[in-house]
Formats: sequence, structure tokens, C-alpha cells
Amino acid sequence: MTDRIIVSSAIKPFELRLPGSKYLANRYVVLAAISDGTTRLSNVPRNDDILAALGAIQALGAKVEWLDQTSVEIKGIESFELADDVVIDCHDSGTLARFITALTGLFYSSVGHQITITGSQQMRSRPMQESVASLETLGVSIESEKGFLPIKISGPITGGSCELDASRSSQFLSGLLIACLKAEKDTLIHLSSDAVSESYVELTLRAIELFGGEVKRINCREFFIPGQQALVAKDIHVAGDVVSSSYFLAAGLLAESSCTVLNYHFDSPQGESKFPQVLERMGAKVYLKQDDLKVEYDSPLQGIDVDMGNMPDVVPTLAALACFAQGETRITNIAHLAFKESNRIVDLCEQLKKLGADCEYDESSITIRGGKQLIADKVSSCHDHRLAMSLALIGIKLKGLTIESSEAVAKSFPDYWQYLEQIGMVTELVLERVSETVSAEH
Ligand SMILES: O=C(O)C1=C[C@@H](OP(=O)(O)O)[C@@H](O)[C@H](O)C1
Ligand SMILES: C=C(OP(=O)(O)O)C(=O)O
Repeated sequence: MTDRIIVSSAIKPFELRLPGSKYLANRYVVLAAISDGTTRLSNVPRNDDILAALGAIQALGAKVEWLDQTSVEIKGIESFELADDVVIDCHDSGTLARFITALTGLFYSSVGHQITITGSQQMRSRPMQESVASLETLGVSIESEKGFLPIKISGPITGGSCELDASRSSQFLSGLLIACLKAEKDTLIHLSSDAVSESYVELTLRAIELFGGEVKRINCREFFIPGQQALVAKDIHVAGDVVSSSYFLAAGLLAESSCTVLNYHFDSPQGESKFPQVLERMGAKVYLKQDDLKVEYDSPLQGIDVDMGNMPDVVPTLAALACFAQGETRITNIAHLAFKESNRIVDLCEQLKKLGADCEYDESSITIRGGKQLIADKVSSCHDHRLAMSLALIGIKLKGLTIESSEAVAKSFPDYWQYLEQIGMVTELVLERVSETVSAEH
């Protein structure tokens, strides 16, 4: 556990290019694993989630080779017949857990080999029941304790039709859409209610299309997936991560300066790619310059009422900004944030309150009244990378703020603190705590 203190901040107008999108990389990695031939991915974010995803497909028989720091070659899996027992560790990645659980449903064994899927303690308490139930309907055998990881799984996915509940996470649907491309027969998925984070389903459908796969979206609740499809390996440059961009756009505004993100992924279907429009509503000036995005401070930010159902991962970024906006910010339609790495409604607000923020919440919304004088104190990331990165932004206005468990950023953005340094923030590890831990261990 490492505490990090925000020592100082002197942010001038800056520009930067962000690492590749973990959202796209997660999809490309699993699709490459079930494609014929060798996929080459460049601009791959080398974070804990993506390293775990590459480890997972490797355990299933894909060949993975790094060509340089950010380029990787993936040769697809040749046989879905298990030659041995396999254990897959998803670490903290919800996306991987849901995608790989569906994918491993394709594997079978005539001699009783099984795949065990596990994850960190945090991941073992996040929902998996929906994936388990729909896979069982499609012919897969699963052993688990009430549907949580670790689970033992043996396929194959025969296909047919299934109901799926995607009201807590769209990842259950995305995983199933990908895996069923290779099912023995055609599959019809019927959603029992609308999917949350719906834009991520579109992200998945686009990625499937890129690899030559076909899914027919009959209507917003029904998907038809022809079985036994042959996917084609691709060469892909992974576009920049729109959620990682949000921290720097917010940093520029808090510093009353400007941020230019080079090669911003404007045409991404991911909801969070529209975060600049939210900032514009708060009073920021937003410019599109060919492939680049510039967000500039103009006048004090204003609180807004905003439905963030399709932008779940930038809610903590918005909450940090809202603390310094004039008036009230109401963030609605976010009940599914309770099932992230932390409970991003309760945990986020409780940390903000520690600093004296005027913040309240219920099961599907957060309200923050900005402009309250905050006190530099210790807040915890609750081992949630997005809380660590967003809470650190408050340090731009509040020197001496300390983030406990700051190492959580490794999940999606291991170089985050170095990036902050590049734009003019000085942060330091609080060594006392590290030595306390060491002496406590001896
Ligand atoms: O499919 C994906 O890549 C993701 C979907 C979203 O999750 P939910 O659908 O659970 O909201 C998002 O919050 C998560 O970070 C990544
Ligand atoms: C929720 C997230 O990821 P996952 O669900 O894949 O753990 C995230 O990156 O904010």
C-alpha cells in the first residue's frame, strides 16, 4: 500500500498523447484469440488489466509475443479441446472476468479437464451470476459458490437461446456476443431488461465487425449470432483511451489553463468520448483541431444536471470537478456504479466528504454542491484506480492532499503519476507508511 501526497502544482497550457485504450485492447485481445492467423496490435496499453488479458488467452493456447514496449502479436487458439486443467487469474479486471468466462465456455474435454477462473479478492466479490446463468442455458457446466469467482467451467457452448440480465453490467452481454461467434450452433440472446452502459455494446459490435464477425441486432433487446464463424486476424493500431484523457482535461480546467489531447478518438462509440461536451456545458471552451481536442478554462465552472448512464467511468472525474463548480451538480442514472472496483457512489462520496465536500447520494445518483472550502486530508482510493486518479486532481487546488493506496492506478494507467509530473504536478510517495508496513511485516 503506497500513500502519495500532492506536493505542488504549476500547470501551464499543455498537450499530450495518451496510451492506447484498454477498452479496445480488451476486445481486440479476446477476438484475436479466436481468430484464424496472427493479429498485430500496436499502441497497446501495458497496464495490469491488459497484461492479465494476455496471460489469460495464453493459458488457453493463444501465442502472445511482444514486439516492442507497446506492440504485441497474437496467434489465435488452434484447438478448443483442453489438453490439461487450466487456471486463469483475472486480477481486478471485470471486463476480463466477464469476457473470458464466456470464452472459456467454448472449451471441452472428453477426459474431465476443467478451466478455473479466479481473480483478486475485489474481483471475487463483483457480480458474475448473470454470465453463469446464461452460459448454463447455452450448455456449459459451471461450478461456483453462488455464482462468484472462482468458478470451474467446462463447455462447449452449444448455442440455442438464452435470457440475459445486463442491468448491472453490459460486460455480460459483450462477453457472450464474442464467445457465441464460435458456438456450435446459432445463438439468440434476449435481454430481460435494457443493458446499462449501452455504448459499450456498440464498442463490442464494432470490434467484432473489424475481425469479420457477424451479429444481427434484431432490436435493442435481441441479438442473433450465427455459430461457427471464422474470424480473420487483423493489424490494428489501438486508438487513445478516452477515459484516461478525462483526468487531463479536468486538470487543465482546475488549473484554469488548457489541455490538448493529441489524436483524440472522436469517432469512438464509447459514451465517455462525449465527456468534452459535458465540460462544455459546465462552461469550458472546447475546440476540435483536426485530430486533436483542446479544452480550455474560460470562466468558473457551473454545476449541471447530467445523466451519466453511458459514461460510467468518468463519473469520478466529474465529481472531482463538481467540488469546484459554482452551484449544484446532479449526476443521475448511475446505479450500476455500485458494482465497479469500489462502490463508486458510496465510496467516492465518502472520500469527498472527508475533505469537507458538500455531497450526498442515493442508490442511483450523486449530488455535489460546489464551492465549499475543502481541507487537505488523507483520502483512500479504496483500491479503485479511477478514485485514485480523480481524487488526485483535487490536489491541484488543495496542496498536501494524500491518496492512500495510490498504487491502484496500475490497473489502467501505471504511468499516471509520471504523466501528472510532466504537466507540472509534483507528487511524492509517503515513505513513512511504506517503512511502517515493512516493519510490521518483520
Ligand atoms: O465493456 C467494457 O469494456 C466496460 C464496460 C463498462 O462496465 P459496465 O457495463 O459494467 O458498466 C465500464 O464501466 C467498464 O470499465 C468497461
Ligand atoms: C470498471 C472498470 O473496469 P472493469 O469493470 O473492467 O474492472 C474501469 O476501468 O473503470
